Amino acid sequence: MNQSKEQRILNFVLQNAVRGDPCSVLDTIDKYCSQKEWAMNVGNEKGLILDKTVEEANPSVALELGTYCGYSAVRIARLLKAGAHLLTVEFNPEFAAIAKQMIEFAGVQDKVKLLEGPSEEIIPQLKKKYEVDTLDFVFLDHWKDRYTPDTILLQECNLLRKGSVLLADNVIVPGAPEFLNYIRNNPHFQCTNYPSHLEYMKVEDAMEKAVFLG
Ligand SMILES: Oc1cc(-c2ccc(F)cc2)cc2cccnc12
Ligand SMILES: [Mg+2]
Repeated sequence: MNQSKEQRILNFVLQNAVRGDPCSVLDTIDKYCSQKEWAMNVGNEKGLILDKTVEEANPSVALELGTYCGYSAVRIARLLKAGAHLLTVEFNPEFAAIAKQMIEFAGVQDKVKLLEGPSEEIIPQLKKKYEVDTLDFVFLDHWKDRYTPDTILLQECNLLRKGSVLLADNVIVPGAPEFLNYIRNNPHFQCTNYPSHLEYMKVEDAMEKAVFLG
């Protein structure tokens, strides 16, 4: 059975990156996906915006929606302080299996909990099943039509607190116009747009930060 692109990315990392070195894993994925096969990792340009947002938030508990191969989970986890952790949600079982191996190879498995399933099912379980009180940081990088309903669900489940930081990828490409309209017209959020480019391409994209005001 011929390999998936995601399996080829993982194999390239296992053969070329340094085990236990998150930066080498990120650089190796970026090398493969810029030179050999495009893939929907957040990439290094938008990754730097993600880094700065995570460092500023300095979260104890972070949530990622859309794990894919684990690139941004590794990116976020490498910045977390001692005792902090990332919960990352992936719907696709093949992607989840790849991400699990990527996260372990990078050596950040003690900071990351990979939850397999649809975000709309997992978000309501975070408090009781995953012992979350509130989320300090949320990275939205899954299917764009889920950004708004999942943001509403986070509020309904009382998972946001005054100062919780949301960061959304791809608000230009593939685009999340309905989410931008929702979040920018919502008095409970303070929004900032970060123009950038689609990963590994000269195509314009952007990230949107939204701080919950309580
Ligand atoms: O960063 C992303 C990029 C794309 C994407 C796919 C095909 C294109 F032609 C352009 C962009 C899809 C994503 C889906 C989920 C999370 N992130 C994505
Ligand atoms: Mg993305």
